[in-house]
Amino acid sequence: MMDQPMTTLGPAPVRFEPASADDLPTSIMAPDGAVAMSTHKLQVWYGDQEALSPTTLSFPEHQITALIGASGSGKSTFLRCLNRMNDGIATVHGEIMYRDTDVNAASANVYRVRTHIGMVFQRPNPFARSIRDNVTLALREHGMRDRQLLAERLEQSLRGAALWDEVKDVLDRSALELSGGQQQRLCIARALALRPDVLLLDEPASALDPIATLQIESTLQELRDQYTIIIVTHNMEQARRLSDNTAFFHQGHVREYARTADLFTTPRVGVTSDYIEGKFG
Ligand SMILES: Nc1ncnc2c1ncn2[C@@H]1O[C@H](COP(=O)(O)OP(=O)(O)OP(=O)(O)O)[C@@H](O)[C@H]1O
Repeated sequence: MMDQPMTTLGPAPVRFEPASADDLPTSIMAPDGAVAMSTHKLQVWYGDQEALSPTTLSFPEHQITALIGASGSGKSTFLRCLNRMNDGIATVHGEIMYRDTDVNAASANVYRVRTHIGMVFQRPNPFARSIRDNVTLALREHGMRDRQLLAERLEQSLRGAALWDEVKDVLDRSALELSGGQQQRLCIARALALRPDVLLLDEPASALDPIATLQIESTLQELRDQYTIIIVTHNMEQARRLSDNTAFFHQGHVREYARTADLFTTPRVGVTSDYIEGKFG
């Protein structure tokens, strides 16, 4: 894992307080109590339109957390804040704690934040370059020159994304010749190359067929031991199959946050129950 400091400020404490509107748990702990990331009263506006009400959530280390909810409920807005992808687009207030550092602080080094907290988007977006370049470009930009090290990191990242066996003999072929599912796994490999701690995925399988979707899911299952994964999905079966925890977003609020098995079998809030029963969304 990369260990450079992200900010010149001293560490800020992680604090957990009840969400403003709900008395529901906002903190789910890993068995050893480790939390990879948390937000504290994270609030977002597009212009004068509030898209996310103050949201306090914590994400246990080495678990998969799904963010579900109807279209426009604020899931992507929340996710994109976690590695500062909303900079210049939205006004974001509140704390985003990662390793005792508030990555939402003005002093945080955004470039470095994104090496620790990687992102994979809805549509596969490989560069129009070779498979090799897609994975190694950012490493070279970070100053890695040693060919042997680059080759090792390339293989590790492609193995991590469960793509190595399919591409190891065609590494210099254009990434655009890969299937959609392979391109998305390449994008995961590209994110893994920087050795992040946290992987954010915004509906990574929504553009893929069912087989490619299952491959992405099994890849994420394999990655769970080493990474903390936060995934936005519209696919409730996917959330059930894949995730340890689920947060349900509704009209810019997190209305329920629970272990996935509990949320889907015994939701505590009526609107969650209506959503998972398909009554809206
Ligand atoms: N760049 C933007 N500019 C203005 N408003 C935006 C922008 N992005 C999102 N919004 C608005 O913020 C609200 C939350 O949108 P967001 O995309 O976070 O929802 P979502 O739950 O991820 O929806 P979907 O599942 O359709 O992606 C919506 O009302 C949306 O129209």
